[in-house]
Parts: sequence; C-alpha cells; structure tokens
Amino acid sequence: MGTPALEVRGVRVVLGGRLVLRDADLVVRDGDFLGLIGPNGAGKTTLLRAVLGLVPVRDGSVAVGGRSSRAARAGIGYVPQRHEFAWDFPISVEDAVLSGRTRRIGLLRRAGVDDLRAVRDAIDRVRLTDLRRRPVGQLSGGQRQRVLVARALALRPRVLLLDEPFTGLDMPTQELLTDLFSGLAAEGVAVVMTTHDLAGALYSCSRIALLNRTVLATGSPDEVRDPDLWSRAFEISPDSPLLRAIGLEVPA
Ligand SMILES: Nc1ncnc2c1ncn2[C@@H]1O[C@H](COP(=O)(O)OP(=O)(O)OP(=O)(O)O)[C@@H](O)[C@H]1O
Repeated sequence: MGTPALEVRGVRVVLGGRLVLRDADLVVRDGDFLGLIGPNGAGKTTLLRAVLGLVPVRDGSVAVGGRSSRAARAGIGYVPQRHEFAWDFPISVEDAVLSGRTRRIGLLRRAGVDDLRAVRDAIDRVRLTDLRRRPVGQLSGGQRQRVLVARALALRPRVLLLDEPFTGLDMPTQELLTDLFSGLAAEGVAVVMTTHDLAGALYSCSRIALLNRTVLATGSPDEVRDPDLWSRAFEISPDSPLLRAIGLEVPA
C-alpha cells in the first residue's frame, strides 16, 4: 500500500513527570481525513506535537512519509489552537501567511515568486483575498482561524495537522473549512484534525481515531460506531443521551 503519510508506533510521552501517552499507534495514509477524538486531557494535542517533534517521544517512533519528523518538517502543515498565535503582533494577513513558509524560505532569504504564489493561493483557498492587507489583530475569530489554515497551506503540505479548528466558529465558516479539508484530502493530503465536534467528525471524516491516553480504535466512521467503545473513550455510560444525540445507540 506504499509508505504511509504518517506512522506513529508505540509512542510514549511523559510530560512534567506524568504519563500522557502510552503505546499510541496511528497510521494515516495520503488522502485520509482523520478525526482524532477524545475527552479533554486525552492527549490529542500532545500526539500532534509528538508528530511535529515538539515534545520528546520516550519510546516508539514517528515517521512522516517514512522519514523522521525533523527531516519531513517542511512538508507538515500545523494549525495550532487559535489562542496560541500572537494576534497582537502588527502584521498583515499576507505576512502572517508568508510566515508559514519560513521553514522553506530560510530565515535569511527573501521570499521568491514561488513563495508569493503559494501565499496568494492559500489566501484564496480560505477566501481571505479581500482582507489580505488587514492587520491580523483586526480580524474576527473566524477570520483568524482562516489565517492559521492559510499559513499552514502556504507550505503546500503533504500532511496537515489541525488542532480543534472549529472551536467558536459559526456554521458557514465551519462548512467552508470542512469543504476545504475534504478537498485537500481528495487531492491526496493526509489531514489529521482533533475536534470535539463528534457528530461533525462522524459525518465529514473518512476515518476516526478514538484516543484516551492511547489510541483505542481507528477505522471508518461506520467501523467505530460502537457505543461501548465511545463510552470507554469518554468514560461515560454506553446509554448516555450524549451518545444517542450523535447517532450512537445501544442495540435494543
Ligand atoms: N507541558 C506539559 N507539562 C505537563 N503536563 C502536560 C503538558 N502539556 C500537557 N500536559 C498534560 O497532558 C495531558 C494531555 O494534554 P493534551 O493537551 O494533549 O490533551 P487534549 O486531548 O488535547 O485535551 P483538550 O481536549 O482539553 O484540548 C493533560 O493532562 C495535560 O495536563
């Protein structure tokens, strides 16, 4: 089946003396749109950060296109949670998006024609063309989220990691981004998205991984529709109305 876009094997992460991830396995292929789901504190962000090489991996391995994260880093787009970006920094949308290509351009080189084209394409794809010269500090939450997505897309990544991209967004913006992520997957990008929008993930993602300190299950939305599995992942009762609300019923 070829080398996976992303392969996480037996990963163990300890932070501040606490075991945050253990024996985590995840395989993501080109063209997958994978929803990474689990309760608060399950280790979703930590898993993305382990893929990026931003937290130390104690045991196990992470490979991106068969290479180490460090070697593959220029091909990994990362959209952090919105609050992690310095929005009061006085730069325009265009400059914020261009900063996503620093890894490709290098700190001391000037942006070239390819870089500027990649920035323009990324801004067009998130429909921010009319706002491209606006200082980022003057944008709404939804517009800021689109800047972060464009900033990751400016790298033309093979793997796109999205950390809760829908938090606080209205329906039209969620729809725009969902269509964009599905479109990128259709073009062959491996998209991994953490989300608390469980129904949305079951509807839009081609694959789901349930995580709570370890990856409990991975499969198509139909393959992971077992309420017992979700009750274990979220530590709630299998007949919880919350599970019924997203269409996961205990068989009568
Ligand atoms: N730098 C750190 N030092 C110590 N513990 C940390 C650190 N970063 C995260 N943790 C802990 O690791 C666990 C997993 O955190 P993480 O942010 O990965 O969870 P999450 O699944 O993304 O949660 P949420 O849905 O709330 O965003 C949490 O218990 C958190 O407190």
